[in-house]
Amino acid sequence: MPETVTPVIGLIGGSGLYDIEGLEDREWRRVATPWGDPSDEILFGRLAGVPVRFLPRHGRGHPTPPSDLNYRANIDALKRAGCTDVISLSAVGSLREDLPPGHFVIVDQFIDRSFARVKSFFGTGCVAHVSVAHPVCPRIGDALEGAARGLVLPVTRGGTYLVMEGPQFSTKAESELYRQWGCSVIGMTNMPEAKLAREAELCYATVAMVTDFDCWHPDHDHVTVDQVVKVLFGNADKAKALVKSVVPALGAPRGLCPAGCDRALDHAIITAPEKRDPALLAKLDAVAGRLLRA
Ligand SMILES: CSC[C@H]1O[C@H](OP(=O)(O)O)[C@H](O)[C@@H]1O
Ligand SMILES: Nc1ncnc2[nH]cnc12
Repeated sequence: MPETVTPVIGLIGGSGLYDIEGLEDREWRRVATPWGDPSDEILFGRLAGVPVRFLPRHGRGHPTPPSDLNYRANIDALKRAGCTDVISLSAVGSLREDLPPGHFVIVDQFIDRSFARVKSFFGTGCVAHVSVAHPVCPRIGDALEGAARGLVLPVTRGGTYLVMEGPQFSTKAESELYRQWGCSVIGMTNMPEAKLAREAELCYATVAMVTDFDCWHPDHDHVTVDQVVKVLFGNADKAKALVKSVVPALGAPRGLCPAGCDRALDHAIITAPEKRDPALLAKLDAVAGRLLRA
């Protein structure tokens, strides 16, 4: 019998997005994880009857910078909260003339230049190697594109998001290098988030909301936080309309993910059962319980 999935939609709100108004049965709840504390409580609720879980990535009031985020706790908490699908809503700088502030990019690739973050749930005592060749779930990408086009939002499907460590913005030489690499947008947070979502067998996609031209554009000022936040607050209505439209589109009961995101661990764990560390296996209960319990 084919498996039926009842979707629960996770939303990770980036800079400037610390709440989702209009949810039915709203309740902020603390979700404990074996990896430590997530950035904040998770807002549980429903949109058009579809269960939604919202996590402000940097916490309400933005106390936590990109390098100090507990990415493992955030993803584990969303998994524990029942999420099947996760949408990242992120502020980004543009590396292309045709992606001006206000534009939304449904990215399909990442270049991970972050270097000071824990990037895996696995490790000594349970080694796993998942594929992130295609790090974004195309099924969620399709739904996001359909919703954005239906709302006539300025949107581009596809593009590469360069993940820098930060917290400082890029030098001009770096910005120009990333442009030469063919990247579309730049931000500081979507890795290792996307890799961890894949390890946790969550379908994951990103809406990259352009707030600035970074520092390469001769006719635009270099990016500042004020500018990012100002543009993002201006974009917030678009982001909220997109969420209202995409959640019902993703919410209907469905089969397994055609791209296999929800079975990413099927051929990934290499450590022999007798060599596995029970303490690590216990921490992996939410992320990999599907396989480890079997
Ligand atoms: C406030 S500008 C820099 C900040 O904004 C982006 O965060 P997020 O992806 O959570 O929206 C960027 O990655 C930086 O963390
Ligand atoms: N130019 C930029 N660089 C890195 N992260 C960003 N977030 C928003 N704009 C950014």
